[in-house]
Amino acid sequence: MGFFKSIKEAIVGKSAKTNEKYVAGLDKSSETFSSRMNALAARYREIDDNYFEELENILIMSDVGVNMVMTIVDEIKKEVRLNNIKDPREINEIIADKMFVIYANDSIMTTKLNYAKEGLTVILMVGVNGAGKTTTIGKLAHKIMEEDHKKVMVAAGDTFRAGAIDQLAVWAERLGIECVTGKEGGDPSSVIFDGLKRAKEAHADVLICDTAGRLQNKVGLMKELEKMNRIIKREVPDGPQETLLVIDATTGQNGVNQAVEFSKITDITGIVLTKMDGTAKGGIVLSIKDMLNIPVKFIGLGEKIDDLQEFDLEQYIYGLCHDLMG
Ligand SMILES: Nc1nc2c(ncn2[C@@H]2O[C@H](COP(=O)(O)OP(=O)(O)OP(=O)(O)O)[C@@H](O)[C@H]2O)c(=O)[nH]1
Repeated sequence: MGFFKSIKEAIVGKSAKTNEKYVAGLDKSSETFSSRMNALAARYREIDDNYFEELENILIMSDVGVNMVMTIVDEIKKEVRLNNIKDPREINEIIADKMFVIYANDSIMTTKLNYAKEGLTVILMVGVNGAGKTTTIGKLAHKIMEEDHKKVMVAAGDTFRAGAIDQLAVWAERLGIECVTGKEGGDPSSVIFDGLKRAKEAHADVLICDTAGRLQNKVGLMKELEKMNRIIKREVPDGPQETLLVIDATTGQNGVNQAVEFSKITDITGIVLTKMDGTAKGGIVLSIKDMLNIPVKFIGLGEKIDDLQEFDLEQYIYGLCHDLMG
């Protein structure tokens, strides 16, 4: 069976609402990618070296990341040679297939949150300011409550960014959950400590902790995260069960570089890629796989509360490439 046919069949078997969200959220990326690919196919009667060079550029412009582009293009070249393919129009299916296979290969694909076997689960949210951490905490809390039926609380550990505490408190009110806060400019770790204490007292299942994206410098940030981790471990020995790094997809390769830096200062268990609907360069997922090999657990496909979706490789590839499928 051809790859396009198999991916279409896989999509049909999934939630129609989620399929719609993926297609709508990846619309900008898909339109840009497809129109470039179709224009390329129209310019070349036969596949040659120049064709591959242009193909590389299209993938790089989609934020796929240079190493990953080389791997994909090498694989496509092999396939072209092996099957003696001349017509560029035949290549679209191979590209989508290779993106899928290369991402899936050796990847940790789990998107399930790692909950504590018993007692409190602690989720630490990290990432630079403006990545969408606060909004993501609101959306994630909603998701955990709706889908996993857990009692959730939040702790406003970003005491550095003006407004972050209020913003989280507004989300908590909207969701009808408790938000533990401290003073703006106060000690973030003490907010986390209070949050852990309150969550235990209130028998919450999950505590989601906001953290500051920017302290004075990298060492300061590292020390603060170390301190938070120490406090969490003292109260919840297996915690934090998740440290989710929030990356803004519209920042492209900068965002990927930030992620690499973050992964050096603290252990990241999963990535949340926000604002995928706001970028025309949806290839960033592949770049993250290449640079970090940390699972993308959730992607933000819009501003609505239910627009945070579990990352699904089939729906992602379909969302990005469906206009190529004809
Ligand atoms: N379109 C779209 N907008 C998003 C998404 N995620 C977050 N946003 C928006 O991005 C903006 C910034 O998000 P916030 O959560 O406020 O992030 P921030 O307060 O700037 O900074 P941090 O909380 O430190 O990350 C808000 O307007 C959000 O609505 C998404 O997936 N899609």
